[in-house]
Amino acid sequence: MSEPATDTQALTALRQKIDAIDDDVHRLLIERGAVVDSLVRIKGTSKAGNAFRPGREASMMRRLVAAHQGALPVTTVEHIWREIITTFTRMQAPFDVAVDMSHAPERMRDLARFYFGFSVGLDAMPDAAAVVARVAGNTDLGLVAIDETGAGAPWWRGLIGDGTPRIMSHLPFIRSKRRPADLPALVISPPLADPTPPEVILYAVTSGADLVAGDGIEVLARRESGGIRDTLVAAPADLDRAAIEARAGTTLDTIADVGGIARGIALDGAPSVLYAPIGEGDGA
Ligand SMILES: O=C(O)C(=O)C[C@]1(C(=O)O)C=C[C@@H](O)C=C1
Repeated sequence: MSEPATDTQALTALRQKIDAIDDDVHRLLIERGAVVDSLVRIKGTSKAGNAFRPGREASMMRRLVAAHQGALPVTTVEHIWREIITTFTRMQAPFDVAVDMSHAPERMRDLARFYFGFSVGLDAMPDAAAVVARVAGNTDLGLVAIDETGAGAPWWRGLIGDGTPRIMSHLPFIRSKRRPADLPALVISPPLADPTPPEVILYAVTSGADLVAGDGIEVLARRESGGIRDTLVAAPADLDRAAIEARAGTTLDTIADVGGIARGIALDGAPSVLYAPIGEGDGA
């Protein structure tokens, strides 16, 4: 059906505005690429996989969410921005993502594409332990679902020790009731060249009794075998072992630092160890 002449004129004018905006977005992306080129020279990024700066990414995302307004869903901005960031990170040092497909594989694939976009290669792995082994012998990233009481061995034991892979971030980064790609997961990376001091530390602990979650520490996963309880715990970076034991309600037999993350953004629900409201948390 043809439009009245005045509507046609108005439509043409609006489409010209949209074209001008798209031209600006495209030009700015090209400009961003040139800036990242100069940054590579200063950072001296040479080894594959070592271009990530998760603390920097977290504070950039916080700034974007704080400034966001209007009808466009903030998770759309997050997704577009993730595609941009991953592309520019891979231009500095190429990597693929090894994905644990043992738990909710379709949701894992969605999550991987939401956060790492379509320029990255995804490698399906049979379980979390295979992801850790892959990241250990390579410079790729890994994505592991958080399956709190799942079957199998405590895969996070593979992160204990010097030079082993580490947990670098926690997904989804923005917690909101209405969002795509909401499966809780952890990103595993080779040790980073200059990691930002994290807000939250992840610990692999063993204990004779169950750890109590809450009271400022979070239990992400637990397994039990032969009376030994293996637990993956998240705690604020300023808590020492005694404080963690007091909050966990039991003594710990062993405790090892297996990663550090920035707190995500809580748009819905109460603040937690892993999520701070917008305006709090510095991403570092
Ligand atoms: O700031 C950096 O160090 C960059 O490498 C740039 C950049 C970006 O594209 O903005 C890319 C990857 C990092 O994880 C963080 C930010």
